[in-house]
Amino acid sequence: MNTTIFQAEGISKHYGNVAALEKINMAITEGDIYGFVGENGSGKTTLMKVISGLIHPTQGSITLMGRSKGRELAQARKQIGVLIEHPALYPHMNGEENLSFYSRIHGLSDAHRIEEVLSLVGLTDTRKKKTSDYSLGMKQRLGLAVALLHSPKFLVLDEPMNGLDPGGIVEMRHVLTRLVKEQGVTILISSHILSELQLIATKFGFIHKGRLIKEVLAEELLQSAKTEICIQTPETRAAIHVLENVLNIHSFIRSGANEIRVPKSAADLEQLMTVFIEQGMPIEGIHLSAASLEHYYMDLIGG
Ligand SMILES: Nc1ncnc2c1ncn2[C@@H]1O[C@H](COP(=O)(O)OP(=O)(O)OP(=O)(O)O)[C@@H](O)[C@H]1O
Repeated sequence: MNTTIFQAEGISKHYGNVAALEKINMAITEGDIYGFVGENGSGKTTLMKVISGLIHPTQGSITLMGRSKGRELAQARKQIGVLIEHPALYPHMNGEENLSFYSRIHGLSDAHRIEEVLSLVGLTDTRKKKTSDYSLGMKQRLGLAVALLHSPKFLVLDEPMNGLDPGGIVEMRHVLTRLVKEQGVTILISSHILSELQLIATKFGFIHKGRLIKEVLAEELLQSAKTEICIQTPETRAAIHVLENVLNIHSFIRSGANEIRVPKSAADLEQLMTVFIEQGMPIEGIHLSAASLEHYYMDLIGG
């Protein structure tokens, strides 16, 4: 049986009248990449702060690697790597010096580990550059390197793709999946880039107004009956115009520069093709595909 790395039981966090978290129960199993999905202000960061001990819950308890009490819980927290909001880096130091600094804080003496984490996040070549000259994406990657220094078993990552360019996002995806496969790390990750989250997560938790409203396994999402019609066209604006004004379909998303996805429940594939042909739309491809995380989420919270 898989080991539970993290468990929340009835976690609430209130700030005055604001219920940032309301009775959260959830479990993360060893080897999971748990994708945490929710709109701005839904409570993702707050739960991550509770896990890492930055704030205390108003109610409820957490268990980390089987430990839930006082000193034992504090010990278990030493096996977590955290990247929440912007990483705290010293701008006048270069990447390597920042890592040496955090290495000393963790009481680590293995200089080799600094080389390892630099290589893992792809910053070996820029390690001598001052971090004030780093791009946002490089800072995020260095923040991840700091979080990895002490070889944590559990990574808590709040929007790690923030500020990364498309290449950086792909690289981050590879780093994270490698960490899970090769080093057995378990990950809790939040991101607003749902298409990216869908590519890596093994399980999703949806949080809305402080409540965990749904958990679903990646394979359940794939098997979900909610298929979509995926339309590829170089003329997305014109296609959107046809969808809205000719077909009266409004529940679609643009899932790429040349791609639009329409829930199958909102349209008929044959009718769509007929109308697009009638309107002279240049359609490069049209097919059915599994529900996107974005649509699944929109359905859950009611649009
Ligand atoms: N220190 C605080 N004092 C008062 N309210 C707070 C505090 N921290 C968070 N909140 C409130 O708690 C709620 C949850 O915030 P949280 O930052 O956890 O959301 P989030 O899901 O991480 O959002 P985002 O995607 O924007 O990062 C919000 O209403 C926020 O305004």
